[in-house]
Amino acid sequence: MNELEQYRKDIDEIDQELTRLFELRLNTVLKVGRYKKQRNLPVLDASREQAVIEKNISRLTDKTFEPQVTKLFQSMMDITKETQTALLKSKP
Ligand SMILES: O=C(O)C(=O)C[C@]1(C(=O)O)C=C[C@@H](O)C=C1
Repeated sequence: MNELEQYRKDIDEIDQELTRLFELRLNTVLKVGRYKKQRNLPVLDASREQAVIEKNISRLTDKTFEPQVTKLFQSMMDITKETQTALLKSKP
């Protein structure tokens, strides 16, 4: 196996784990969505989103990745808001 193939194998393994965790996160977000639906709460919680981003930036070993982590979490939360909005619009 050459260097490129080895790197791609590593990426495939990391992606497998990311997908597993993202599915877990989405299922938990759906639970939050059901909680919000029952109580007529809004999908967006901007202060919580800011806190999530800051907490995860603080967990970085290499702080130069701050812009990438900010973008990743903002993208993930945009997806989860879409998922929650679809749930809130669905019949009970
Ligand atoms: O914590 C919430 O209230 C959620 O709905 C979860 C979540 C997230 O994906 O982390 C999604 C939307 C909100 O704007 C904030 C955070």
